[in-house]
Amino acid sequence: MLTQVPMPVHRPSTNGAVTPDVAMDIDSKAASSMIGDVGTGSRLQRGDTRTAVIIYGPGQENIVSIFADVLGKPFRLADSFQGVLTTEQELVLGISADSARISMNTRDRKAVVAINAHNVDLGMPPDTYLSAHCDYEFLYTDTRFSRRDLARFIAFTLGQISHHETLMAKPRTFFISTTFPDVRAALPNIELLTVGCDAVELRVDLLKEPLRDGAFAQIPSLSYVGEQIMLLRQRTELPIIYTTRCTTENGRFPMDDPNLFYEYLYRAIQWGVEYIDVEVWLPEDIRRKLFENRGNSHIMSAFHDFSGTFKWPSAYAQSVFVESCKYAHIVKMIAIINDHNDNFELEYFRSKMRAEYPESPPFSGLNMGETGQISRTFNKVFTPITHPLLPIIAAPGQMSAAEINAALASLGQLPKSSIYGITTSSSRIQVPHAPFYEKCFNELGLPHQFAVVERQMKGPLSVEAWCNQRTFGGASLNPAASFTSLMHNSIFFAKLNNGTGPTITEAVRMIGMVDTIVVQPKPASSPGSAPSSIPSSPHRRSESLSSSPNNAYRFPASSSLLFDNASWRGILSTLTRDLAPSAYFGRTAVVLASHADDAASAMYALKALRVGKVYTVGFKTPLALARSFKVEPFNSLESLQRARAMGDDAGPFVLISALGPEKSTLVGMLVRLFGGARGSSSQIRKVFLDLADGPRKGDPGAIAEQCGFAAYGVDDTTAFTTAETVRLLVGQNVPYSFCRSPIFEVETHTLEHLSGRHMSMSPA
Ligand SMILES: O=C1C[C@@](O)(C(=O)O)C[C@@H](O)[C@@H]1O
Repeated sequence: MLTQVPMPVHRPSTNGAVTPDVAMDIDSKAASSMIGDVGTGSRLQRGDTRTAVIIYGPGQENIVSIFADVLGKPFRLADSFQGVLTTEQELVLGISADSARISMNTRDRKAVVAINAHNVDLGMPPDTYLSAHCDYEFLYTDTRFSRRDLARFIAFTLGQISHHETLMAKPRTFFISTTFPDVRAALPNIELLTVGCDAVELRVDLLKEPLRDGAFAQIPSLSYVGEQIMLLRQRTELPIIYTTRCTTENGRFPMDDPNLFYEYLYRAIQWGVEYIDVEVWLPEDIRRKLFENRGNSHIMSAFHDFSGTFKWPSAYAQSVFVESCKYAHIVKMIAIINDHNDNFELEYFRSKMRAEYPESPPFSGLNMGETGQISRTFNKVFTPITHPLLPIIAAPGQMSAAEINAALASLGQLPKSSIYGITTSSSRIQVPHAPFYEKCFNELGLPHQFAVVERQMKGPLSVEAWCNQRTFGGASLNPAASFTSLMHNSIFFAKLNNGTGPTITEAVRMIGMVDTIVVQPKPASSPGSAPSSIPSSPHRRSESLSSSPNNAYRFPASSSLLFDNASWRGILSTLTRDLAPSAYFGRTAVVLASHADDAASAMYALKALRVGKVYTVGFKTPLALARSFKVEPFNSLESLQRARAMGDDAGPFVLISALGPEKSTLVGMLVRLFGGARGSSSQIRKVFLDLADGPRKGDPGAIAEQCGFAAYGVDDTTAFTTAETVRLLVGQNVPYSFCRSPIFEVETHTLEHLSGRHMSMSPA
């Protein structure tokens, strides 16, 4: 029988070949300065600082330069692993597969991380020796999707990003259990399928690999699975959960050889899959080995009981929990139940485990079948969901995100609220987009309403008036408002939190600009939380957006507000879409803006990326941000020439313009100037981001591309910012591509125009 065990000690992660103490050399200074959330909300770290050696196939040298580009480093081809030292770190090295096969085992694992890059178009599987002995394996195709996949793969495997902590801090997380025999069938609908999801599960055991004779393989080969993972990852930015569910737990993976599980699961670690589902029945040495060799992947321990006799209050249930904790970052326990009461027993189990094992990993506990469905609304950690577009549900009783949210709404757990896009008369054609939000709410089964409204400085149409409503559910401000202007003369904001004012994030403190207002429960510890107006009640929160003014409808005293800034995250995500965060580390940037407020979000994003120096043009850097890096204003032609003459290390690597479209000629000139900079090598591709919105003369982005920059525009940052805003306002994840889809761009403008969506209504 299972016995009481200590909770796992989370040591530095390694993967196979790497010795524990050097494995993921996470710089402690870096770890403590993790401030950024990238993309789906992952944190930035310095990560593994060993030299990346890319093993390339015949005629595939090009992949080495792409790795180097993603890492923002130059590259060199080498003959062998022998003699590769830590001093090479500033280079990416390439070694041909033939040479690597000979010298692989001689590599100094403290100095080198070996990545086997295999072009799937050349045939599968990759060289089996190299697959087995490399640290990581990157499978790619010659498509445009590969680059983004590579950026994510390398940032994750080198320990620069991690989604886990951010996901676990979310009040609720969902993952979709895809049940396709071939993920290709999911790809056309991947955006819709993943709205509201925090991760995507690939049920490896449900994949059906076609054989030449028309039959299907009993279990899909690693080669088939690798390709499926690659295809999925090329099309979603969400973390992947890799599951080989066994036959007695409603899966198809055979149980006679536990080593087969090790082989498949360890390979997923090498592929850089974020979450690895490890069943708790597997022999302990296999679970331990996987945990020790997990690289940067997180382990989800899984237990399913289909006997129909499982009891949550039993000693057995507790012992399973304790055993699961040994080698896991998340513990999942799921059982078939017969009695509705078992749902309440599960809730008791959940709180008992939290109380008795406070250090235990987050717990995902569910009951299966129709009787257990309510537990899927109670569970908050990685609740598995299905979608009407999936061929089958992955487990009895599974619900979609919309069904779960609808159930929560009917239980009073998700009160209907009014969410606003607060704009100004001068920014009518910009975001936010009411039909887009409505589409999100529909897809997600959220009861909220969204309206675009205009703000005025004071009076009944001021930001505070829109917020001071009983049904207020949050707002996106476009353009952003300065924190000082919002607080100026606002009795409502000043009185929040018993007179301490709204909570502000570090981003707002540094940037000074607020673009998102989030409703939060008032912290329990706040003194004197007696309501000063009628408290929020689920039944009372159902009035429509056009409720008439009435004091009784004022903002509930049990709630509070958080002022946040989503734009800087939009900028950060854009800058790291095709590049690893480390590409920016210690580098130099140029920021152009006509006012510090316009530049601040970009400056904060550069701080998160730990850029070393910023040249500024057209504004004075606020003191709070100026302390983050060296700042030098370009105030003369000489200073500009000096910067231009620098070599790769010190010369500008990234240019961000927050100037308006009317200044595009000037921006184009500067881009040209730095594009052809004297000291720069042709191997390092620089980055240009143009935040200007609206019609302009000349296109600095096109000029930048001609000059060899990777160029991004405001559409990219807007899509990422919108995804971030939805996440902040309603706690749900929407894919970047969903925010960039034509519906978002075309339909919204048309509909806004046709329906006069820019309402001139007044707050209740
Ligand atoms: O572990 C789980 C949970 C699940 O079994 C469910 O009950 O929803 C569905 C599986 O795909 C997943 O791996």
